Amino acid sequence: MMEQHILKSKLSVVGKTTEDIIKLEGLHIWIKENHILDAIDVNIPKNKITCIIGPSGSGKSTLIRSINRINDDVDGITTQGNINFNGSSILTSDTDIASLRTQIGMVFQKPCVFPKSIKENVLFGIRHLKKLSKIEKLQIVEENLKTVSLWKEVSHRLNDKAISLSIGQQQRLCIARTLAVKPEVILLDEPTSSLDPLSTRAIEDMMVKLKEEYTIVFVTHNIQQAKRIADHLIFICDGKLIEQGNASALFSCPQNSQTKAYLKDQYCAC
Ligand SMILES: Nc1ncnc2c1ncn2[C@@H]1O[C@H](COP(=O)(O)OP(=O)(O)OP(=O)(O)O)[C@@H](O)[C@H]1O
Repeated sequence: MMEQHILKSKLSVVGKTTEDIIKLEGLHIWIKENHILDAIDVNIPKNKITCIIGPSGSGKSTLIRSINRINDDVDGITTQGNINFNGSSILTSDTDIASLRTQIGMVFQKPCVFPKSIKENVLFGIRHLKKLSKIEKLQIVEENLKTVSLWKEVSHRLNDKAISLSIGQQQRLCIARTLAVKPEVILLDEPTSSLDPLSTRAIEDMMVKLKEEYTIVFVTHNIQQAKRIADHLIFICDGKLIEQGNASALFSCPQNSQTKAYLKDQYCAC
């Protein structure tokens, strides 16, 4: 079977053997007649932060959104190739999309809180998955708000509307809501682009802690941010993979001239 020949490959990251939890193989995406991703082969190491960088319009969001099949909803999309998660293809017609999205959660560029209370926002995903007692609900709310360092700020106002929080707090709430479902992988598409530097650093620090338990895939425009947090780096340009590898090695010694130019000028000459 297709998925069985894709074995969990190993790659060496900073002297440690690391398992790839996700592999994209020859992934092509067209939206109507536009070829958006062209034969992308990348690996996502488990319990690491993978940053996807590249110029505007290069296909970063399309790539990250293919990993939990949110792209399926795009009008006129055609996908070819393979995406393996824990050794199984997720692009088959019998893939359980709801289950896939509980295992691979997503946080978007703009915080997307629901018009509900702070508490209900944390519980939004998990309450559809299992029946919870009142005590369990409170435990889940507290645990996940503590993980995103929001508990102290909101513990006295859990029934307030989530929209009353600052934008940075709302983004941390969205991350808490994603974590409450206990995914294995968290996809973040420019999660700090609308945040101030302090909130941005809070989220970066949180990601570095969270990678002990989760695999993190993070799209960013900000090269300095990728330098601060990435273990693994993927550089794409014009829908093509230009270079990927260990982040510190790639930052200090990029092999490809386009990567060198982009890292130097944040400008892609392709
Ligand atoms: N729903 C859509 N319909 C048509 N074209 C789309 C759609 N979504 C993305 N595209 C096109 O696909 C290409 C890649 O877009 P994508 O958003 O993946 O790039 P990106 O690297 O994330 O860009 P940015 O950094 O500006 O967010 C762009 O040319 C974009 O216009």
